[in-house]
Amino acid sequence: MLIEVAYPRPRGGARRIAANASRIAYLQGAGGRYKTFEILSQKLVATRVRSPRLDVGDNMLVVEELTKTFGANTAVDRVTFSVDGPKMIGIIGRSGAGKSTFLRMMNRLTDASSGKLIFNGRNVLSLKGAERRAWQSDCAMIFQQFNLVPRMDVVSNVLHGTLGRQSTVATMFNLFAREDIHKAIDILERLGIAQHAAKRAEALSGGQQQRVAIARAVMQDPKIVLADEPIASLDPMNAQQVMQDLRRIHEEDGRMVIANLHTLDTARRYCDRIIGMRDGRMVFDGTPEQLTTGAARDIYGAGADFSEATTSTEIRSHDTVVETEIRAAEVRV
Ligand SMILES: Nc1ncnc2c1ncn2[C@@H]1O[C@H](COP(=O)(O)OP(=O)(O)OP(=O)(O)O)[C@@H](O)[C@H]1O
Repeated sequence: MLIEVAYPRPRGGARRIAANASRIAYLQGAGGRYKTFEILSQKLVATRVRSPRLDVGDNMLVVEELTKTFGANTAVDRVTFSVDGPKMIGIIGRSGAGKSTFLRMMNRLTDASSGKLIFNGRNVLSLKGAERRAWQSDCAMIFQQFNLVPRMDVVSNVLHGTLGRQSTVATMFNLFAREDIHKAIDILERLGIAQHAAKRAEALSGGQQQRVAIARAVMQDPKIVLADEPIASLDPMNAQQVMQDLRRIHEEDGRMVIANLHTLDTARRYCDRIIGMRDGRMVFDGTPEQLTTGAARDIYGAGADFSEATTSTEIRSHDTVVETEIRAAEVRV
């Protein structure tokens, strides 16, 4: 069944259709004057295709002496590590440790001063033009402030994940292939937010917007997802949901996820491996079990009164919080 809705839509009409639809296909009419919502049968929902899991051997990252200087300031100092296969990696460290600069060098938003970044045998730091853009598409970025287009609806925001491989004309007129539209809806369904498909991004909560940003990243079909403080602006409940989504796209699709995180418990809970940075240097590289309070104290350059409770996003009972604070106070005494 096809339903055409005038655009701009009449007082939430499209929203009502979206809310009632079992599944919505979303089409952009000529000149953007009409948007069409196609309500498909339950049968089609059941035959929805999952994106294929990437080949594990296809994800080998080697970072060699990677360095970035800003004048006299060395923001990232000879960082060296390798990752064999698609892991979920958390990068922790205090403000100014070089975490964002590292991620920005990875997807070539910032040029490195020296060093190598080799992915599947290719030094991505030397890529230029179309090859560089292709790498940026393989390496999706998620930001603390979501970076959605606020007045644009959710599906169009997700479809923007395809812009790297669209023609200029298609990009100018916001024209998207029908299969891409279906794929965008599939991704939203998979993340459990398809009911918001027709809403403007600005109408969603912070947590929902970040999940749309994750959907947009998945739309790019990247090998690596880089997340720069993805939960720093969210309350604990939404933070957990966003971390679960990142873990899912890592586990189910086989994508490597590298996330800058400001809370230790989140890094321990969701990551396979944790890298600690301090003053641009990599000072820790280990498993969640190896990240003891002592190790964390070294990474943060904190004294004996360092309390993990201050970096926690866990949803805990009042008693647990009080108990942790008492223990922290005992350490101080
Ligand atoms: N564009 C820039 N120009 C000059 N200095 C910069 C620039 N970007 C970052 N820096 C400096 O590089 C260092 C590392 O900054 P970066 O943002 O990477 O740290 P961070 O660990 O991500 O911190 P935060 O968690 O606060 O974002 C800091 O001293 C910062 O001032």
